[in-house]
Amino acid sequence: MAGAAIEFVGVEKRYGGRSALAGVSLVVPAGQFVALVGPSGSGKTTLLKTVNRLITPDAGRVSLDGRDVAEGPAPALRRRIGYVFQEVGLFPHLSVAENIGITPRLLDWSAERTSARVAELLDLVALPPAFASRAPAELSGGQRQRVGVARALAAEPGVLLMDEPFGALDPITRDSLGGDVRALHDRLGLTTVMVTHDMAEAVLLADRIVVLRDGVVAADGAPARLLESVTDPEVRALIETPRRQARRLAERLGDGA
Ligand SMILES: Nc1ncnc2c1ncn2[C@@H]1O[C@H](COP(=O)(O)OP(=O)(O)OP(=O)(O)O)[C@@H](O)[C@H]1O
Repeated sequence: MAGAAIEFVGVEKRYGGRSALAGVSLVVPAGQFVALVGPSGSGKTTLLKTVNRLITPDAGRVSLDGRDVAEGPAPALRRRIGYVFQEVGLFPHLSVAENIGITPRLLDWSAERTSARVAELLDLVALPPAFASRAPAELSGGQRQRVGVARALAAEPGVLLMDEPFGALDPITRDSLGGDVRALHDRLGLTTVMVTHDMAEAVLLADRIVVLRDGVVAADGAPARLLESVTDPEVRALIETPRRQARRLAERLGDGA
């Protein structure tokens, strides 16, 4: 399935007296890879979870391909949306193949179709076929995260939501998995929204970066043009982090190193 457009219109969410989202409006065209960045507590996870209805806004609307996500049963909506988060959440007592096959089984796919899909997905996330029978505890963190991505894509969703998917991984695994996920996004024509703390990761992977701060959009644009409309010094400092790091690295490593 091709990606689906996501639209947020005036989305608000309050917890007690505190506003987690204070009126977010964004249109994510089908096929775009968006990174959602911002300080801790700025509302990134809350916004992401309004798409698959894990959180219901107090005001405003979220729609997928023009249809309000509040319409119809939540399980049907969630089958159209892959969801990957930092802790992966694999079932420890199920094998890798059974974990990946959870949604196909819920959809009553035949055993043959499910096992063919599992094999295809293992290949897609670059895990050897023999991993199918392993338990999650027998995998590294990066391998478990690959299984998490395979599981999220099992029912061919058009949308992939990722919440700090690489946060717990070492830098080399993080880099290679990030590149692989971006390649999958392109190959499958997905619409992807990824929450990350890492501005450099956002610059490297995303078509567009949206910066949230105190529950509102503080900056929004292609990585190279993100600074253009931003005057707030703290938001500018956040956006400039990768440039500062690159300059410091170049200084410490010496030119041409
Ligand atoms: N279930 C909840 N009950 C009360 N407050 C909540 C709840 N979930 C989130 N919040 C608050 O809402 C605000 C936004 O939280 P959210 O998790 O969306 O931020 P975030 O940008 O994803 O943060 P982080 O980068 O630390 O994960 C925070 O102030 C948080 O404390």
